[in-house]
Amino acid sequence: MPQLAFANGFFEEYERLEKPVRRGVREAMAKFQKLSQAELAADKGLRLEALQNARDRRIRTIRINDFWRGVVLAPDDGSGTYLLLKVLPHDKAIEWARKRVVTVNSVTRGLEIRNVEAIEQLTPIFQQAADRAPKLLFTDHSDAVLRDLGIDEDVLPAVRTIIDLDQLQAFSKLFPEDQYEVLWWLAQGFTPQEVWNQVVAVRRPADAPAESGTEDLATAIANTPSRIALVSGPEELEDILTKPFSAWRIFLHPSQRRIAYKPSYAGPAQVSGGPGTGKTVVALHRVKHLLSLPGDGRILLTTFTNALADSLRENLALLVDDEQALQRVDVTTVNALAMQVVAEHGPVPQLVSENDYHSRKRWQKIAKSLGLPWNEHFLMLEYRHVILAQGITSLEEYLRASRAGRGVALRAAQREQVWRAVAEFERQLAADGRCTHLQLCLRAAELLAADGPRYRHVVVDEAQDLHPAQWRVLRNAVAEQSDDLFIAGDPHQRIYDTRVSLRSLGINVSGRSARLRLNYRSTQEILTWAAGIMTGERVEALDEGIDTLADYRSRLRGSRPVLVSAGTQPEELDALVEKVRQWLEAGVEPSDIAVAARFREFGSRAADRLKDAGIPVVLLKDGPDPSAEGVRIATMHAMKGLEFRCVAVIGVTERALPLQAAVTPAEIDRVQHEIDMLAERSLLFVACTRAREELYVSWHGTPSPLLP
Ligand SMILES: Nc1ncnc2c1ncn2[C@@H]1O[C@H](COP(=O)(O)OP(=O)(O)OP(=O)(O)O)[C@@H](O)[C@H]1O
Repeated sequence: MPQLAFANGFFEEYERLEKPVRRGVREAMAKFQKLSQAELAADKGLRLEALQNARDRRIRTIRINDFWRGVVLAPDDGSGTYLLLKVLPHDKAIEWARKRVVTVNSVTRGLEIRNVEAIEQLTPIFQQAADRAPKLLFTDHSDAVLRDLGIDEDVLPAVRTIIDLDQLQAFSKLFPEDQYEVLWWLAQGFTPQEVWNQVVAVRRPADAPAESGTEDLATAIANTPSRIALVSGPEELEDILTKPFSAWRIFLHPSQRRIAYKPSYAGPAQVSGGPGTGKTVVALHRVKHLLSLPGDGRILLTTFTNALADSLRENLALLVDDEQALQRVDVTTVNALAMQVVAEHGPVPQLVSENDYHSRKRWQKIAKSLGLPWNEHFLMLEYRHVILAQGITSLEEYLRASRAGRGVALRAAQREQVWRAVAEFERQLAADGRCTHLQLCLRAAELLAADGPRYRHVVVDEAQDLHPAQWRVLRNAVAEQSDDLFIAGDPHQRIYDTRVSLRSLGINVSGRSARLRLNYRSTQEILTWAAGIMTGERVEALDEGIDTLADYRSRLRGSRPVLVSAGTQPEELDALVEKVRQWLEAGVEPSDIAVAARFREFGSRAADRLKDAGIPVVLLKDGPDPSAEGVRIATMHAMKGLEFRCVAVIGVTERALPLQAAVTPAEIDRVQHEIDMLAERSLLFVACTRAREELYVSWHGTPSPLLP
């Protein structure tokens, strides 16, 4: 029986097709699973036809209905796999099919499609400009180097006419895909060795025969999982053609696939990468892989907020069909897990935050009553970043504890004074029947240590903001063994005040750490501008060393971010209403637009103005149903992990960013001051990198000094 595969280009049109046409596609595809090759060729309804004057003689069209045709690559080497390339209206399908040639890349051994006719037509035109150009884009790379990276003899002449990145991008839909990606990374300034490692080696099968051109079509298709989905049976066919299509479910970049589907890691593993590089996608696929391993141990998939946990749960259900397997996965925040563990052993005290207004007041009173020389801010920091971070429970432990990374030294006598304040703070909370979230985490970690681990695997997303007390919960929730912890995070997106050494918590990812570089979300214009917010900052990696955005790129292009300076707040909101209206008029769904503000109050004001202008709004803090109509309004903190087609970041003023109240004064703790300032910068960076297509940033009065 023949096999069936779909190229990614097919889905671009399929999603837009009317229902009856889709039905036609499903019926046609079902025949490829039922009929033999001879029966397919003879089928009257399908009309599997060769084309006259086709550049690739294996290309066929099939009939979907009177107006629509599919374009199929038919195997001519006995390998039996048919590849559906496109579905288009009749004439367009014929034209598309005639110009295409499908080949096997000499080094990646993947299947590539090129528009051979357009390349031939464009090359002489570009050549004229190239003859006059002072320098060509690939002058520094010899033919031999390019050939070693898989550029073939038919593409090479065109490559030698390219002057700049824009011209290269004119070939983006025309060149064979792997070859285009090689050229694109070279054009971004990466060395041939780096490109080999990032683009070629990750694709090339380990067992590829030395000589290229020896594999059959089915093997080349199997070598191309980043662009071709091979269908294993009728159920999978139904799944692909009936569920809403999301590329991330099927087509992982080879660098993503290599991380997510590595058979096993000997211990904790980590994936990092800038915003939108697919860390969450990789974490979800890792869960899918872990579910496929022998054994029936439970899996914890965890993240920072309830909203993100909800979205992980929904997406995991899209990725994993098997209900029974899904039952093995708990998707929850670390705090919720801690609460559950503590609740299993007795009543849970009422939870408070250790750095909110009431706690600050409490610290203030304690400092005063004990006559301490430190203010509430200092005590709160010491409690959070030394005592809770290290799980210290006695004065003796505190006297011995390392305070590395704190900006102010404390002698033994001073530590005794601080400890008195801490003991009093905890005594008062306990007397009120309360405890802080982090105290609860430490309690849960202790209980887990006593009860023993309850998960076989733990997968963590948005790991950069977890506090050491939360890490202790995770460390104790899973035994130290292979594939225990899989951690996804981006140090550039740390928006809270914690900094963690994973190693000191018994989580050693060395040798099991990978970075993603390609952004799938935002345009390069948005990235370049947003990366400017972080330029010059030293950002510590999750494990050790320094994290960088230097090699972080997007292949998407679009318009530059729009920056609007208003004189007054009402004028700023008028401009916002105008912008949102433009987006809506351009056909953007309200739910694909988000407005982010530093302060909840300014967000509410923006929401009121939009409502007054007749534009529906939804507050993200209300946890709206994803289908609820309305422009999303959120604080910048709540934008973590989300994405929208259009994003307006408003109120980016000197007063809001950095926000004085959120930054430890340098005279209290210089080191913490720097950490907090960086968190403010990251907050703006996070808000801006949520935009897929358009970013709009506005302020009134003096703009924030954090703007690039
Ligand atoms: N292989 C892929 N194919 C298509 N789309 C992808 C792929 N990988 C990621 N994406 C898309 O890119 C966007 C960003 O992915 P994701 O949220 O996983 O990134 P992230 O690194 O976790 O981002 P952030 O750190 O900013 O939260 C999503 O829309 C996702 O569907």
